[in-house]
Amino acid sequence: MAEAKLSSGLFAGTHFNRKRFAADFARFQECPPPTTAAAAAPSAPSSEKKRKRKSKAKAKKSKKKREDAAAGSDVVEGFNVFKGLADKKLGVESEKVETSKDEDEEVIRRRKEIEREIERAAILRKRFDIHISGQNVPAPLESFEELVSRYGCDSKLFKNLSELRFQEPTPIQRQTIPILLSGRECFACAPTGSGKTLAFLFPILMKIKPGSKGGVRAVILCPTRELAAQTVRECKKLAKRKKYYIKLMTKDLSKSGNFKDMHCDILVSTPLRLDHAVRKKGLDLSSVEYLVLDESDKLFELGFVEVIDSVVAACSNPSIIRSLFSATLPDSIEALARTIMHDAVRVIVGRKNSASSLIKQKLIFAGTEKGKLIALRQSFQESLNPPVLIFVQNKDRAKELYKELAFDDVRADVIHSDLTEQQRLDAVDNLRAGKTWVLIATEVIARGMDFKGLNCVINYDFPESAAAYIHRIGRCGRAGRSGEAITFFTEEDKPFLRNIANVLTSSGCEVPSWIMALPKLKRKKHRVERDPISTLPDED
Ligand SMILES: Nc1ncnc2c1ncn2[C@@H]1O[C@H](COP(=O)(O)OP(=O)(O)OP(=O)(O)O)[C@@H](O)[C@H]1O
Repeated sequence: MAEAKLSSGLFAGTHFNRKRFAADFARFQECPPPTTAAAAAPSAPSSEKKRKRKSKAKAKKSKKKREDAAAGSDVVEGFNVFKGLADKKLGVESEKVETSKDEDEEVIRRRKEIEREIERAAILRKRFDIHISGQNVPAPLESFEELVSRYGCDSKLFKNLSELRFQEPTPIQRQTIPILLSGRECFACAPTGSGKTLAFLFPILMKIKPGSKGGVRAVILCPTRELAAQTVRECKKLAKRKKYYIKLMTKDLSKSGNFKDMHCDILVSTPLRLDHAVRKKGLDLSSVEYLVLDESDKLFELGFVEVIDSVVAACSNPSIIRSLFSATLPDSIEALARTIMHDAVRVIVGRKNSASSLIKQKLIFAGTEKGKLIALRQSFQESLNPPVLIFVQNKDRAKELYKELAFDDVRADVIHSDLTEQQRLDAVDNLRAGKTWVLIATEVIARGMDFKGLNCVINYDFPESAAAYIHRIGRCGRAGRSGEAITFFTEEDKPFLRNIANVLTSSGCEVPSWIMALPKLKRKKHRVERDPISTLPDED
């Protein structure tokens, strides 16, 4: 019905007079319905004519085409139009070919560029003795300028580098800064005094916005208070002119801090203090974007593991970037750390767990405890090249040696865990300022402390492990300067001598062949009961 309506509507006003054309109409009615076969068969004679006509016309056309082609340009408009169209069509086709050719060339060009970049990165890594493992590791920095060109470093931050007279990045900085800036986690192991602090601080400063109110954005964990205080100082120097809130977790802050209202972008702490603040004072670490474990192997040592675990758990931001830095990274610690890290890149500068090649190392046989004191006095008489740092086994021995040296005309001081925080900081500052010539110390300042001008480290007491040795002697020979390390040993130390001798040989220092022939000790730690340090004759 709708169809009828539609057709009547369409034909409205048209009148077909069936009576007038009745005969014609009848003829049309008689015609069989046209089918393809029927259309061809009954009209065979006429179609034969048509076919002949068609082939004649075709022959004429092709003759004309040949003539036109021979004439060159004299073509009909229609043909020209089609030719144009054909050309256009052809153009699209050839454009397609061209485009895909261009695309291919672009892919090849890009691939070659990537290959060149990979090659350049490999050359740089070889040149700076950088060893990496991990997928798609960003190329090392060729210069600090690349922080601007590649990563858009803020001009004020960049200026701070030149004000600190840092002209070239150190090898560890060259590789770990791009890694952290590209949002990757990493384990980094590089010699003492090779600029690891800047390597983890600078990417943080570049990435987080200063003066945020959204909670702590970066946490740096250090094993000792002295190192934490030093890291805050370094961070403030690097962040000069920028309004970052950089905080040291002091004892007071940890115990009575109002963390809800605290403005803090970067927080530096020892593990226990931070853990206390989190568990007892409600410090929220859920917005932390960067977590650094400096001197990571020390942090993971027995006693700290649970605390570190709890801090790592409190930093619950799923997109957090964690990094581990140290001059020594035992395989066991690396394996442990891997369990909490995601797609981490491993970066080793030089040889893993080796001493800085800038330090001249010596082993001196002193026979007995008394022999050590004599040897020390003798070496002071021959050539005292202050400032000097002397390491002893514990705080009692530090006090004993301090008493002995007080008799001599040497400006000596002592640092150990019985002193107040301020006394400890003063002792470090006095050595740095040259007010003290000789500082007697326990392990508290063996790691991370930066005494730029320190000339000599004396291991009065044999270190308890190869790692302890590397960190102790690493207080000198920093930032490209040379240093000297003297290690006394007695009969009791002989079983552990070979372990330390290996560190000497791997950094190119000479060791008597009889020491190298000693058996290696399987035990990792060397702890010896020693006679007190005294010049007084024994009572028995
Ligand atoms: N690119 C640089 N150019 C020159 N000096 C630098 C550069 N980067 C850092 N330094 C300086 O090198 C010294 C050692 O740096 P840092 O304390 O970071 O060493 P480290 O590798 O952390 O040593 P450790 O393993 O003993 O902790 C510091 O005085 C620091 O200011």
